[in-house]
Order: sequence, then C-alpha cells, then structure tokens
Amino acid sequence: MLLVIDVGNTNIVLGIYDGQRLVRDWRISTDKAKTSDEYGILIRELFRSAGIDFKDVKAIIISSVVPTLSGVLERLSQSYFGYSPVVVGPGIRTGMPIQYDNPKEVGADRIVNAVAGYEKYKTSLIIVDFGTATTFDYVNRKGEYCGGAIAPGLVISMEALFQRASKLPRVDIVKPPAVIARNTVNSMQAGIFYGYVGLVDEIVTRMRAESKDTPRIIATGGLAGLIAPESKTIEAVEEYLTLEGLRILYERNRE
Ligand SMILES: Nc1ncnc2c1ncn2[C@@H]1O[C@H](COP(=O)(O)OP(=O)(O)OP(=O)(O)O)[C@@H](O)[C@H]1O
Ligand SMILES: CC(C)(CO)[C@@H](O)C(=O)NCCC(=O)O
Ligand SMILES: [K+]
Repeated sequence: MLLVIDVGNTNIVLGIYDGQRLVRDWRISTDKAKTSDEYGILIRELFRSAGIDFKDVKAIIISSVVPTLSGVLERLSQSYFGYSPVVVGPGIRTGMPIQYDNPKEVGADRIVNAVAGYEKYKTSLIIVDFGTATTFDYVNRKGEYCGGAIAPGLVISMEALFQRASKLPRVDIVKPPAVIARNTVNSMQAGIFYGYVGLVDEIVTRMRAESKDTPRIIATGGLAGLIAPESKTIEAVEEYLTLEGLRILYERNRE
C-alpha cells in the first residue's frame, strides 16, 4: 500500500491507497513543534485503530508547504517505515510544464492539485482549493501549469476580524439566514460567506476571460462544499483531489 501525506499550514492529511483505491484517510493538526517521533506515535495510533500495519506500507509520497516539517516527515518515513519518501518538489517528474517565473516558488500542493485535475478532466481547468489560503490555479488545455491567485482563506479572514475588532467574536463559518443580518454573529457570517462567494466568482471570471478559453471549474478543500452551491462558477467539488494527485505523482516517479 502507498502512504500519501499532504502537509498544509493548518492540517496534515494522510491517505492510504491500495492500488488506485483510497482505503483510509486522516487529518491531523499541523504543529511545527512536533518531532518525527511524536508524529510517528500519532500515525501509529491512527494505523492501529484502522487495523493497518506499518509493514503494509510499501512506499510513501509527501508534499509539504511547511518547509520545517518536510525534513521531520522524511525522517519519520525512514525511521518508522524504512523507506525514503518521494517528495514533491524540484527534481521529480510531474509531467506538467510549470510556467511560473520561478517554478520552485509554486506551492507543492498547487502542483499536486493541478496534476490530479488535468489527469481527470484532460482539458483546461481552474482549480479552487479552500485551505488556510484559497488558491486558484489555471491549467491550459495542453496540460501546462500557468499560475493563478492566492487569497486569504475563509478561516483566516474570520480570525482577522475577531482579532482586530474588540467587539467581534470568533464565529462559525456557515451560510447565515440573511444578508441583511440582525446580530453581530450573523452580520460577520454574511460578510464572510457572501463576500467570499463574490471573491471566488470574480477571480474565476477574470481568469477565464484572460485565458480566452472555456476551462472547467473545480473546487477542493474543507470549505469547498460550503461555497460551491452558492457560487455561479464552480461546477464540481473533488474532495480528494490532493490525495489523488499524490497517488498519480507517485506512479510517475516510482523507481
Ligand atoms: N466545516 C468547517 N467549518 C469551519 N471550519 C472548517 C470546516 N472545515 C474545515 N474548516 C477549517 O477551514 C480551514 C480550511 O480547511 P481545509 O481542510 O480545506 O484546509 P486545511 O487542510 O486546513 O488547509 P491546509 O491544507 O492549508 O492546511 C481549516 O482551518 C479547517 O480547520
Ligand atoms: C498558498 C499556499 C500557502 C496554499 O497552501 C501554498 O501553496 C504555498 O505556500 N505556496 C507558495 C507560494 C506560491 O504558490 O506561489
Ligand atoms: K490543502
């Protein structure tokens, strides 16, 4: 089985693939202070409760946008599983030309999403990933990564309001009952939720116009399911896009 690990700024998502089938996935908080041994113990517990043995894992692939944790997880792979992982970054085969000024600068998660999206849709597409940040990535019909946009994530936006205004509380990110809201919590939710729907549709619409093509628009990430139904542009939510991209990249780089 293949262990795929996506290290984000808020969460580390782990998945176990048996061939092309995702058999389990877990989400643990990203903690830059944790050591490889601490992650090892945590992962051992998750495996134990799912009835999966460390010995069943025959390969590992990692993508990380938290540089301090890349080394920690590489060490964990070595000492707990006995394998050096494939690490998404300069030097691996992506099968996707990267048209960024400096290709090393693009977040590995964005490349992984782009690879998974293009493999599935085989056409031009815009991928919106609602994570710590919300990223927008454009892949052209030839399967080249063209770049995109980075916006503050939904949770970061809410936290900023809460931290900077004394009378504003921390609120759940949900669709409020009305946009003309009658209390502080609903007012914040109205601003964040509808403001965000507008942000997404505006960026996608401008990307589509700039591309002079008709890309498919797909979304992923924990809050995609909240925003997608209200968005005029998002056509589909692909919950496991990043894990799927890691599996595909492993296949392209084995041996
Ligand atoms: N239903 C929800 N309600 C409120 N917050 C949520 C919900 N689902 C996810 N979140 C939070 O939204 C943020 C983005 O979630 P998501 O799981 O897409 O990204 P993430 O994996 O945390 O991001 P990253 O990959 O950058 O670490 C996180 O802070 C997560 O804790
Ligand atoms: C934007 C995030 C934080 C999203 O996880 C990540 O992809 C990242 O750190 N990217 C590096 C900058 C860039 O993609 O241009
Ligand atoms: K992510």
